[in-house]
Amino acid sequence: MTLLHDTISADGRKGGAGEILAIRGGRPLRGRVEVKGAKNLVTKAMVAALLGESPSILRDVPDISDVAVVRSLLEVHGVRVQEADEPGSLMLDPRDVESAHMEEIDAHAGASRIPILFCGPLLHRLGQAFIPDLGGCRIGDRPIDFHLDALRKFGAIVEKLPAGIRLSAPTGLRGANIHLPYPSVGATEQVLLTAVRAQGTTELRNAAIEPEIMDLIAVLQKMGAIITVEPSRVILIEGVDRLEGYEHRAIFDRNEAASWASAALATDGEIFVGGAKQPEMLTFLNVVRKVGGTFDIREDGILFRRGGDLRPVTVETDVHPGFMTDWQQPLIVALTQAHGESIVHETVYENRFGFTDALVKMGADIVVHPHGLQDGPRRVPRRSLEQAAVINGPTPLVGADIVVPDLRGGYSHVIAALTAEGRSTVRNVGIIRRGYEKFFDKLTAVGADFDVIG
Ligand SMILES: CC(=O)N[C@H]1[C@@H](OP(=O)(O)OP(=O)(O)OC[C@H]2O[C@@H](n3ccc(=O)[nH]c3=O)[C@H](O)[C@@H]2O)O[C@H](CO)[C@@H](O)[C@@H]1O
Ligand SMILES: C=C(OP(=O)(O)O)C(=O)O
Repeated sequence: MTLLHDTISADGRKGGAGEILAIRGGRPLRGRVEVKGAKNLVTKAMVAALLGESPSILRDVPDISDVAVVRSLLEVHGVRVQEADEPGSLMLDPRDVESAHMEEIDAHAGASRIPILFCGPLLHRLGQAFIPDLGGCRIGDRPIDFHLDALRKFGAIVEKLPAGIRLSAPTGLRGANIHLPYPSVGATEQVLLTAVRAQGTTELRNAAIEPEIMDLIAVLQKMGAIITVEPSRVILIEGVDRLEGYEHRAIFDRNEAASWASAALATDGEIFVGGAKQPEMLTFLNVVRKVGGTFDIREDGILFRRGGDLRPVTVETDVHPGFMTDWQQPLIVALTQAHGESIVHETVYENRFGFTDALVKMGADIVVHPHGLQDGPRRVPRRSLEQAAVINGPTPLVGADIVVPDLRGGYSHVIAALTAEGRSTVRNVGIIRRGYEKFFDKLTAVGADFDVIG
C-alpha cells in the first residue's frame, strides 16, 4: 500500500494527488476506525460561533474539507480560528467580525451547502450578508426556497446576484411564525440561527428534529439562547439581546458510523466503529439486524459484522427518526450481497441512485424506478419526487473503472470495489474528503488493499 497523499486541500473543490485509487478487492475488511464530530453538526456549530460576543471552543472537529471551507469563510469575515486545547479542537473568535470582499466570498462558491446558514448570523452582526452559490452533493435540485421564505418572514430583503445572493435587514430581524412545507434540516437550522437574536418569539412548525439539530440547539442554549422543543415538530425560540461563546464537544458522526458498518456487511468483515453510540443509530441498527448483520454495543463504540448470509430488506428513507437518506447508499452495496430482493425507497431527495450505475457495471442487479414504486403498505408518506431501487442478490461484483459522483456515492463505490473480485480504478475520490476524515488511513486500518495512483 502506498500513501502518496491524504490531506485536505483548504478548498474542497480542488483536485490533484489523492484523486484516483487502484483497489484490489475481494477480501473482508477487519479492524477499528474512530469517528469524530458529525460533519452535519460541526459546520453549523462553527457558524453559530459568529453569533457570540466572545470566543467559542468546539471539540472533536473532523479533518474534512467541508470544515475547511466553513473555516475559510469565517476567516474572510474576520473570525479568528485556531487550534484550541486538544487536537481536533477549534477556538473561534468572532470579536472582530467584518464584511468580506466579494472576491473572497466568491472563492467559496460551489464548495459546500453551509454558506447559506451564514445569513441570519451575518445579518445580526453586520446588517447584510453576501452568500456565494452553494455546493454540496448533487443529488437533486436542492432548492433554498424554505430558507429564503423564512428569512423574509424575519424581515430580511433578499436579492439575487449573478453569483449568489445578497441579504439586508434595514429594520432589523423580528420573530416570526414559520411552517416548513417539509421538515428540512437546513431550513430548521436557518430559523434557529436567525431567531435566537431576533426581536420577539419565533414559532417554527414542521421542524426537523435530527440529533445534529438537537446538538445545535444545545450549542445555542450554552450561548444564552432560549429554545423550547415541543411535541409534534414545534420549536419555540425566544429572541435574546446578546449571546456569548460556547464550549462544546460535537455529537459523533452517525453517517460515517453507518458507512463503516455497511462496509463490514458488504465485505463479510468485522469493523469496530469507535465513538459510535446507540441512541442516534437505533433505526440503522434495526436494519442491520433485519438484514442478518450483527452488532455489539460497547462503552466506546459499536462492533459490526455479518452474522451469516445477508437477508433482503425493504427500507424507506425519511426524516429523523426514520432511516436517514445518507445511509442508503453504503447500505445498497451490502444489499447486493443479500439473498433475495431488497427495495430502497428514497423519499428525501429526487436523484440519489445515480451511484448505482457503477455498481451495475460491476455486476450488481439493481433496477432504479425514477418515479418510485407502488408496492403495498408504506410507513413513510409517498412523495412526488421519490424514486425506488430494487436490488436482487447475491451477485458477485467484479472490479471496474468508476468515477465517484458524490460524497456517499463515492464512499459506496470504494466499498463496492473492495467487495469486488479483481482490480478497480476509482476516480474523483477527493470528494469523499468532504465528509470522511483520514479516509485513506482508515481504509488502511481495516486492511483495504489499495494504492493512490493519481
Ligand atoms: C450539511 C447537512 O447537514 N446536510 C444534510 C442535510 O441536508 P439539507 O439540510 O440540505 O437537507 P434538507 O433536509 O434541507 O432537504 C430535505 C428535502 O427538502 C427539500 N428542500 C430543502 C430546503 C428548501 O429550501 N427547499 C426544499 O425543497 C430538499 O430538496 C430535500 O428534498 O439534511 C439531509 C437530510 O437529512 C442530509 O441528507 C444531508 O446530509
Ligand atoms: C448530502 C450530504 O451532504 P451535503 O448536504 O453536505 O451535500 C451527505 O452528507 O450525504
